[in-house]
Amino acid sequence: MNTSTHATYEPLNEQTAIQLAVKLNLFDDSTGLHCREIGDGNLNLVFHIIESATGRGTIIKQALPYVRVIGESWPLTLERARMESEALQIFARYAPDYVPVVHHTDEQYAITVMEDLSRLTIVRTGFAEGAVYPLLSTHIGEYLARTLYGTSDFALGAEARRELALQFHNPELCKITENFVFTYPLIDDESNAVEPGLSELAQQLWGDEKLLLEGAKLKQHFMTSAEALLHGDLHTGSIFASDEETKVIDPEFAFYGPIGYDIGLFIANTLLSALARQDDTRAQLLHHVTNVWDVFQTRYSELWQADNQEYFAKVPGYLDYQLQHMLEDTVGYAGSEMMRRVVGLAHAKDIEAIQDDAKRLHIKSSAARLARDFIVNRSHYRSAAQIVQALQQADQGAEIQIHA
Ligand SMILES: Nc1ncnc2c1ncn2[C@@H]1O[C@H](COP(=O)(O)OP(=O)(O)O)[C@@H](O)[C@H]1O
Ligand SMILES: CSC[C@H]1O[C@H](OP(=O)(O)O)[C@H](O)[C@@H]1O
Repeated sequence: MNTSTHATYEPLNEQTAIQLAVKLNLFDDSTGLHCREIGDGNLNLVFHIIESATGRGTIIKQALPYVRVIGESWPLTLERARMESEALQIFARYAPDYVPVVHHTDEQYAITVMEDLSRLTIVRTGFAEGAVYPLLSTHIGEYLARTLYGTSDFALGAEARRELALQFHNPELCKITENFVFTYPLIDDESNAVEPGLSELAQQLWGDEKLLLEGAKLKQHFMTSAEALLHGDLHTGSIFASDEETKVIDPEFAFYGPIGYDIGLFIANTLLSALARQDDTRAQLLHHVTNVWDVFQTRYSELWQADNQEYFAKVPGYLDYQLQHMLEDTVGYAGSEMMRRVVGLAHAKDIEAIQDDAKRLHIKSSAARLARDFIVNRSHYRSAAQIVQALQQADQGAEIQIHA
């Protein structure tokens, strides 16, 4: 639905967002409507409008022509609003329980009007406050299997998959990932934020030729493989949850890429939160790491067997080959994401919140050593249980030894 309410783009404010909501018939009139800009991400504005009489709310998300947290000195395409809105609607075809409903989009104005999820909590915030979300990994595993299998060659056939991929070139957002996830954290780039107690380790990593070679291969695979329509930025800040419900938001980085990238990002950010935990709930976060892979693998295999366009789908060993390839990518991309959350620009909130310097530095250096092993030795990993085993070895200061 595109009502083209405005001829030219202009950024909304809390008053004009209310006017727009009324114009779009989301509410009868502006009486009793309250609006707050609640954006806390790096890129966009998010307006939360509530009708005080009913408590009914709606969300208007708007892209700015630049990166929100930096300002006009870092211009960024408004097209990201279309990417997000179209990706949400495509993912809703495959996994409607796990994405917000899109009520309206306007490309000109770079807005997406969507379901208000404020009854839920952003998982990154909840994890930092000690929450566990018992169903999170079952839901995310299901979401990943359905969206990633559903948009793959195997489900759609090559022709339809290529058609869909044309909608999601997304070069500017992919470039952010290529730079800030893959390149800058592995070199001494000025954008990196390395705390002083970690600079020796960072220098070692930047001079580690094996790490650079394997990091380069992962980046090239990210840039060239077109296995499925990815969310593209599936960290725990892109997931809303409660004990019963899970919703994935913010797919503005959506593009056709390697399946393991989405799974790896969820695992990396969950591992970082687990490392930040000192109490016995850590085990529950680690369970999410094994469970998300197990649910993904089981559901992906069922979907593969039930409906597959590929002539060779039933060749013995082919599905197992695909699963092992996706696991290796998952482990490698979990490594790239963890590395950038320790030495890159954007860090993990729960680790940064640790006041005790020695504890924080121990966690960050364990995370960096773990990330290195994931990147360099990803082909050694045969199960998600080994990912957890590696975390335990790193946390104990032991050598990380995972044997294929
Ligand atoms: N559908 C929604 N319902 C309620 N709050 C939302 C919704 N979408 C986003 N938000 C709030 O806005 C914040 C920023 O949204 P996000 O999509 O992550 O923005 P960005 O693209 O800038 O990263 C979220 O952390 C959340 O607090
Ligand atoms: C300044 S871009 C860095 C970073 O921002 C995006 O995160 P978010 O979704 O929290 O806004 C994305 O992860 C980019 O890599």
